[in-house]
Amino acid sequence: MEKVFAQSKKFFSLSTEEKMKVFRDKKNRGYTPFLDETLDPSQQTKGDCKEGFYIGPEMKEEETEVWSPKPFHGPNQWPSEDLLPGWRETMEKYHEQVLRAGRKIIRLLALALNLEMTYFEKPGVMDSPMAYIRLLHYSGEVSIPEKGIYGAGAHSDYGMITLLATDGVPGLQICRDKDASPQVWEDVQPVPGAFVVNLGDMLERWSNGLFRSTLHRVILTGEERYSIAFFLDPNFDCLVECLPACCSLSNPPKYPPITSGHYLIERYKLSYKN
Ligand SMILES: O=C(O)CCC(=O)C(=O)O
Ligand SMILES: [Fe+2]
Repeated sequence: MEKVFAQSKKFFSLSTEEKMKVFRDKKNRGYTPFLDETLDPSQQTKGDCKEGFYIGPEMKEEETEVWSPKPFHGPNQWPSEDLLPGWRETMEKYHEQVLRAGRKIIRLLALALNLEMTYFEKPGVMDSPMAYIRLLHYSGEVSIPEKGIYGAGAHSDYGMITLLATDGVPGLQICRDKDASPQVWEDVQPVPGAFVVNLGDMLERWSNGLFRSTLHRVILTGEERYSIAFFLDPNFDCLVECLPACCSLSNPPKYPPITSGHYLIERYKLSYKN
């Protein structure tokens, strides 16, 4: 984990010109500059005070034909090996390891929903997940919520689960009851060596609200901050619809079925300028 953070810092300390060479492409891989994303347009007066870098599953040669027309599926972008030796190798290794950890948590979620342990690993469900690392770097400015300035605006993650590693600098807050008014925000204390696991909106939809996605935001205190999110989401074509065990005549499905890919596209459209 230390190595991943060290490499992440090295990337973000490159010149803007270098970083823009790997600007986020149409498959959503690569660099996202400061203010590029606005996670809570209803409250924010400017974009999130963070820059980021997306890394997803690498497209294998033999899959090119099948995957390449699909949004989110494609090869990664990498900074040059001369500039950042070992960077790609570190990130690929981390992707493999964090995906393994994520799969274990998903098994536990299946058991908690009284499903067979491997329910979500079945073909067409999450056997070929959209699994993205996102390196993040927050600026050293101070967030002013009254003025709509946030490190990351309030949001819940879009997919199944997120495994979030932070560098120990505070800033992450959660709201336990997203329907409360006014909302109550609590600091999440960094725990060395541990991930914060956020439940996402697709899990909420699948479980008909039994599992609630976690509303969270980042409030900056003037100290630079680094974090690394890993978003683990169902296959692009997986239809996310209320699980039979989570609904009944008296508790009908609260959300219409939607494919994972289309849901993600809609959510990204709302938070990115292009
Ligand atoms: O940096 C953090 O602690 C939170 C990041 C986050 O919420 C996200 O990228 O979705
Ligand atoms: Fe998030």
